[in-house]
Amino acid sequence: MPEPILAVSGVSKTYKGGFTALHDVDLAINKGEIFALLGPNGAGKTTLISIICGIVTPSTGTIRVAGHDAISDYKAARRLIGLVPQELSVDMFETVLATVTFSRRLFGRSGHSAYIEQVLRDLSLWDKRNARIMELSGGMKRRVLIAKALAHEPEVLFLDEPTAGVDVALRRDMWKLVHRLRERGTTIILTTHYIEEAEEMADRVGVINKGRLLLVDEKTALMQKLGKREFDLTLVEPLDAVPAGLEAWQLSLANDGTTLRYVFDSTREDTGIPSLLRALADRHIAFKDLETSKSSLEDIFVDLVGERA
Ligand SMILES: Nc1ncnc2c1ncn2[C@@H]1O[C@H](COP(=O)(O)OP(=O)(O)OP(=O)(O)O)[C@@H](O)[C@H]1O
Repeated sequence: MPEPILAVSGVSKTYKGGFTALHDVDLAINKGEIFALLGPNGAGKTTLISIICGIVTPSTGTIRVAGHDAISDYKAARRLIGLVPQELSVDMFETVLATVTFSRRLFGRSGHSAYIEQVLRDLSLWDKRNARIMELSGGMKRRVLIAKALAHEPEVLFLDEPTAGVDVALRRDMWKLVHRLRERGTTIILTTHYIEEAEEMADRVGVINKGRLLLVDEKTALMQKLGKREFDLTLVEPLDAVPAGLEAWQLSLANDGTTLRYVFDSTREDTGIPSLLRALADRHIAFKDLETSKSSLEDIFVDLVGERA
């Protein structure tokens, strides 16, 4: 096995006030993978990223980036990392090009104009290169943050909630960009609340809650575990009980008998829905509406930790 590009071991963080935001986290990220860290508000995602990027000091544990210790060999480790923060942290009066070039020089790299041009073109910012940041839309400002993080050609890119509060078009663009970066060999670690985002982008997913990394798994394996969906039929006539003969689907009634609910595994070829609809038709059970919903992150946490997040 090659050495992971990022190795986090035994990392805990207790903030000054005494609050422990991370408990003994171990995590190994392989070169070139896209890793999604999934967790609710306050789970410890930003704390973990901040520790890896040297912004916050861990209380215990070690971090190695491509073999460099992130504390004793901070400069070498940090040079390999690009961080796209959640919040805007740019000089509003600077132009896009100057801001991004400055970020590159901060890491001791020369002003390599062809590389920066490519980054700005990839992010659809080239036409705006001479605009001041204050003249850009919110979505464009987010793109500038990404361009800044990529300016010094990092090997590992951290995206902290890349699509929180952005519109669907920008979200899709971000996903495309992430895939393009991966094709070039960049390792990407993103934090998110959204299962869809992890589903769309990640090779592996880690679930974090209350400062503990609960599991790390291949996305496909995790999605199978998370693949439960609810199929709700709104009935024309309410029922007192689930009719006999429908036991195979393990149905339940909700909303005073007006909703017939079927929980199914969306990852299976045969979801059981067509046969259920036929069985209902045979029994003359009429419905006026139907709806399917994914299990929410909240449900997954209930499954994982046995309590509400
Ligand atoms: N500087 C700090 N001092 C004290 N507590 C902090 C500090 N920064 C974060 N915390 C606490 O640590 C916990 C984890 O916060 P963190 O920002 O890492 O969560 P997160 O998973 O990134 O959440 P979100 O999804 O809301 O961004 C929270 O309870 C937060 O209040």
